[in-house]
Amino acid sequence: MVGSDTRHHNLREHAPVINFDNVTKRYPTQKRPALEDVSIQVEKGEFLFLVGPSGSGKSTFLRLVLKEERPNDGRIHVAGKDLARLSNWKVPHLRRRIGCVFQDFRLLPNKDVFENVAFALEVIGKPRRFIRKVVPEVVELVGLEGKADRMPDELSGGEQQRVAIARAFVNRPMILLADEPTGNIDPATSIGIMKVLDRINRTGTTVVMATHDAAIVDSMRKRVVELEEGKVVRDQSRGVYGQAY
Ligand SMILES: Nc1ncnc2c1ncn2[C@@H]1O[C@H](COP(=O)(O)OP(=O)(O)OP(=O)(O)O)[C@@H](O)[C@H]1O
Repeated sequence: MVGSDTRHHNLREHAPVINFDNVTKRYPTQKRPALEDVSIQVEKGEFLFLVGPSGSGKSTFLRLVLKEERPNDGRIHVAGKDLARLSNWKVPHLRRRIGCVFQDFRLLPNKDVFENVAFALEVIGKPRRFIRKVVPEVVELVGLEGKADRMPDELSGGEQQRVAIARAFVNRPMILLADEPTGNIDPATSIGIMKVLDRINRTGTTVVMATHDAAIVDSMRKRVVELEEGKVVRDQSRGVYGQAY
């Protein structure tokens, strides 16, 4: 049945990469839910900023995408998979398709740039020949050509974050999650980091970035979802950090 196969294929093609359907998350010790009745669809190739005050639920959203937390209510689909029905042994496979970047870089201090990036491929069993080919390509993509043999403590904060981005991207994930990636970086250097994230987004990788950095959000003019006390209060394409009233 060629016809029905095609329809099925098209349905999958158009499914959002991340789909939160009326999601509520309560932590046992907290009175107020960290997320309440949140519905967000993120399409393949989108760049989305998650903004909102401290404690509004941004990191909780990212942890739910990774299945590090489970919702109390609602449904979450990531890469077409219903996370409630994804067995525990399949979770590592899901996480391989999602690169993560954090405020504090989290590099291995005793490995140089090449080794930090290569490590992400070694742990998933990629052959050495493949690693020797792709790591230099990604090191160049993030703008660190010529620095592959530097140790993390020989790099600036901005350069360390580039290494972390290279490591998150070297496996060509479908989604890149970034939690305050410019939080420890000065404004001028942050612009360079955003150019790298934009370059990665242009390869087709969906980027979701939680941030407090108003200048960055305002300069990029991407989709902005604002959370307040766990609720979506704004979802704006080509948005800015603060609502212009
Ligand atoms: N592991 C946890 N156990 C209990 N409560 C938690 C836990 N993690 C987060 N919370 C609470 O859930 C709410 C949302 O927190 P979350 O970290 O998602 O917010 P955020 O918007 O990422 O904040 P920030 O910008 O400070 O990182 C807060 O009230 C927080 O105290």
